Amino acid sequence: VVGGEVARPNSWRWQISLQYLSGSSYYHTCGGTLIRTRWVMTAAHCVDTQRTWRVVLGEHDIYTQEGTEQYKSVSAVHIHPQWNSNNVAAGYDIALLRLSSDATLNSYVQLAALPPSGQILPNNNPCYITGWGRTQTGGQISAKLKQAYLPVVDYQTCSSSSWWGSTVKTTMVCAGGYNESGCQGDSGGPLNCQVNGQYVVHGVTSFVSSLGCNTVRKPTVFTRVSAYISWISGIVG
Ligand SMILES: CC(C)c1ccc(NC(=O)[C@H](Cc2ccccc2)NC(=O)[C@H](CCCC[NH3+])NC(=O)C(F)(F)F)cc1
Repeated sequence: VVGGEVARPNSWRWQISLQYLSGSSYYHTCGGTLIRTRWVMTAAHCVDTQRTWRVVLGEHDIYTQEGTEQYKSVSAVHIHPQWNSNNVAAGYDIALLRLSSDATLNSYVQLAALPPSGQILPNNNPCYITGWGRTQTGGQISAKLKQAYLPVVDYQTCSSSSWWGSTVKTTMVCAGGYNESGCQGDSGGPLNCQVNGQYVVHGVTSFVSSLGCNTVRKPTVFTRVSAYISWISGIVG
């Protein structure tokens, strides 16, 4: 996350850290969202390589043991059947991870609320991106979970020629501030939007401009969760 601030610990209780095994250590690679006690939603581009994954729940500082963490291995990876790793602009950047055992819900770990199928948020709807991704283009990932205020940029604006143009599809959500954005390592994490006073996860962090994370008129692009509710329900029940 470029800009924004360190989140109050465990204030985004459905946020997870997706980590992969390399040698004898696990490394943060993406974010994700706990949607059922046994299921995590993330981006397809995070899991389209064969690796040994683990999901960390109740995480704040990825480099220290704070006693609130739950570590889960992944027993199945369901990538959207129409995902094409050579074409992030086509969309379908969404995947579901089945955990090897149920998460324990408590004051550090909770389920996210998902939107109704088809719901489109208005321009400037308040949202926050959260993640441990790079804090500047080409910079380091963040030790502590960060948040940044990213209001919705509606499709009409986001798909206009000086913005993302035809790269952005109606199955995506754009959200951006002026100096705030997602960045590498935030992929797969939630876009947390306020709807009727409640936070609802409306996006899965998908891509930013290859010119740099917080490039002007290239807001962060998210998979629109409300476009995939029937696919999600078909898998998680
Ligand atoms: C034109 C369209 C097909 C398109 C293709 C690629 C991108 N972006 C990118 O590829 C930039 C590259 C980058 C490098 C360095 C600094 C900033 C950005 N990376 C990204 O946007 C990566 C994942 C891309 C998935 C495809 N492999 N996503 C993210 O960084 C995140 F966290 F914002 F979600 C954006 C659009």
